[in-house]
Amino acid sequence: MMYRAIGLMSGSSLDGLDIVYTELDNSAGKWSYQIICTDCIAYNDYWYNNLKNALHLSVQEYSVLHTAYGHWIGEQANNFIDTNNLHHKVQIIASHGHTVFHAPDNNTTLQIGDGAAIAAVTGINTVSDLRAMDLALGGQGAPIVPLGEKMLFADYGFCLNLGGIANISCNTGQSYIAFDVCAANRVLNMLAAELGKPFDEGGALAKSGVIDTVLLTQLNNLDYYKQPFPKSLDNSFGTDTVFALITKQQPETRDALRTYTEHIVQQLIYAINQLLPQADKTNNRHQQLLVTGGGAFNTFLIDRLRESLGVFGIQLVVPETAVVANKEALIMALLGVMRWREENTVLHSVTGASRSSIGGAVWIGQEA
Ligand SMILES: Nc1ncnc2c1ncn2[C@@H]1O[C@H](COP(=O)(O)OP(=O)(O)OP(=O)(O)O)[C@@H](O)[C@H]1O
Ligand SMILES: CC(=O)N[C@H]1[C@@H]2OC[C@@H](O2)[C@@H](O)[C@@H]1O[C@H](C)C(=O)O
Repeated sequence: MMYRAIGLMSGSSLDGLDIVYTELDNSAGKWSYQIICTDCIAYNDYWYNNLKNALHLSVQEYSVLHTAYGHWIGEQANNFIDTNNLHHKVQIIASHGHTVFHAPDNNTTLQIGDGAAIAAVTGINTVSDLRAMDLALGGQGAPIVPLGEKMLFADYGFCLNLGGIANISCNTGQSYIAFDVCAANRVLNMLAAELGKPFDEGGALAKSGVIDTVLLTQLNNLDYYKQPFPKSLDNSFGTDTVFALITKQQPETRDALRTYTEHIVQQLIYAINQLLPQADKTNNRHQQLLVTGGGAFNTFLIDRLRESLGVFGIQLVVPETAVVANKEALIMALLGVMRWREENTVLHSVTGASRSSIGGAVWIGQEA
């Protein structure tokens, strides 16, 4: 059976809304995908500031923004459908929304962007709130992408996404284990902003700095890294805890970028060390690590990571750009399809929930 789906993802870097139209096929007994077209709608100042500050709104203001942002997402989906001639093709939309608050210790998470509004604006059945059921079952509600990695990227022993937050998954053969490793691009971007840049192109600024060993040790000593997985991060870890620590030390910005890049690499190696004993060693897939997310374009970070992975005999694979930039949105589309089929969307082996679950609210877009 072939499913034609749109996946919509607003990641923690707040760079924009990623849109993917994909054709997902399970007729050969396993899932395969084709990415037909993609877009990233960059946030203007209005959406950037509103989404960034949404946590501090009153309940009334939040509710208005939730609806308005849902309508805006629906309009972006309609424009995308127009531009790419997808009329009467798209069967389902899955929208992650934008994470405003994530507190798994209190069994709660909050993604803004009303799924009902998206269904109303597009007239297409829409799945939203993909994390809620897992949290209700005592899980972290994140990462949820590993189910898609199991369906679409099982040839890789490890999948790493270098987004605003870096997260890694490991194929154990039977199932998946995964967790958020550390804040990544969001912190690098905050540092690059000190030099008037949206991000550190290719990691060139970081490359020109020197490592501040005192700061590096302080970063590596943060409590989160000592916690066992399952575990996941709220954005505030990067913006408040990590950034506050860096600011206190007052390094020169290039040195801070260099130090933080090294910190990301060291935490990724530490994470791989933790996961490796459970990795599936058949077919040598534990020696293949797929890297996606905007950080895969940071050549300095990738070079440092590749060097460090050499010790483990692990090969770092950067796939085609469409996958690097859109894997999360692609997998949201798949999760929407799985929800529609009433099949699991979240793996409890990853999140620690009492069971795997069929997550997501379904909003019927068509008239009865
Ligand atoms: N050429 C480049 N050089 C360096 N960094 C880059 C480059 N291109 C993109 N990036 C980084 O990638 C970021 C975007 O990454 P991405 O879209 O994967 O994050 P996200 O999806 O918002 O995050 P998350 O996966 O945590 O939700 C940019 O903000 C920038 O920091
Ligand atoms: C709560 C939340 O939105 N978490 C995001 C965030 O961004 C990256 C990382 O932290 C990951 O755990 C998750 O997103 C991806 C899509 C996931 O759930 O797999």
